[in-house]
Amino acid sequence: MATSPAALTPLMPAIIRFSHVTVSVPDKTLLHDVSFTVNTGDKAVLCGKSGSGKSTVLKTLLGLLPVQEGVIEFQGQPLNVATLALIRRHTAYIGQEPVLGAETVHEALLLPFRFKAHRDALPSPARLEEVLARLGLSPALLAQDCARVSGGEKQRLALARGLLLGKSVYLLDEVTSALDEDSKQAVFAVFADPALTVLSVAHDPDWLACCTKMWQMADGCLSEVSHEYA
Ligand SMILES: Nc1ncnc2c1ncn2[C@@H]1O[C@H](COP(=O)(O)OP(=O)(O)OP(=O)(O)O)[C@@H](O)[C@H]1O
Repeated sequence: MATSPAALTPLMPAIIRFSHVTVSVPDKTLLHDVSFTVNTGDKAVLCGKSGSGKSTVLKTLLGLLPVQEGVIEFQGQPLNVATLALIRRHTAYIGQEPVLGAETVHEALLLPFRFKAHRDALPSPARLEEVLARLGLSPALLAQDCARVSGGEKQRLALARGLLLGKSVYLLDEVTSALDEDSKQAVFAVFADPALTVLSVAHDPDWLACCTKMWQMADGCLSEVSHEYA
């Protein structure tokens, strides 16, 4: 008996769901009736012109902007104070200029492990070097002053911190735009892991080609772009 393709597709749980979300600030609507779903393991990307609302989607999910209408869910839970704690626990947000928050790179990578929640998971020196190597970063960087680290390196160090913390959901804002080809390939290889879910903002055609779901933003509105990149 023939089996339909839908029957062969495992049901992937939704991690992030926006349903008819509208976000406004005084005198301006930033997002208008935005709906989309990101499932476990998706590599999703928002593209569109500068100022179209892509970063606003990520900021809204992080609770940084007020939702006027619609519902946002994370792992099936509507966005509220408790869900924001859940989002922070599972999610790494890597902006265009991440703040490393320490003097040296070594201190910056270990910073979260000074807090009670992660104290038991302190990574070994070998683990630190392994994660850096996966992202195409030299172990010599560990001794470097954070003030002297480039923008692209800062983003990969923020990614390294997410991986060390075992984060499974990554909100990425233009993480490959400042990278050379080898560094980009290293980042793509990390996110090929089906256990990692990605919602990203990007203009880089190489990144778009690696994503499995793509939405176009224009003036705060979102529409799906179908493609056959996978
Ligand atoms: N808190 C805010 N108050 C007022 N306007 C805002 C606020 N946040 C964002 N905007 C405006 O909303 C629009 C969308 O901004 P957003 O940063 O989401 O754009 P983007 O698509 O990510 O652009 P880029 O590709 O340049 O980063 C811009 O016009 C921006 O100035």
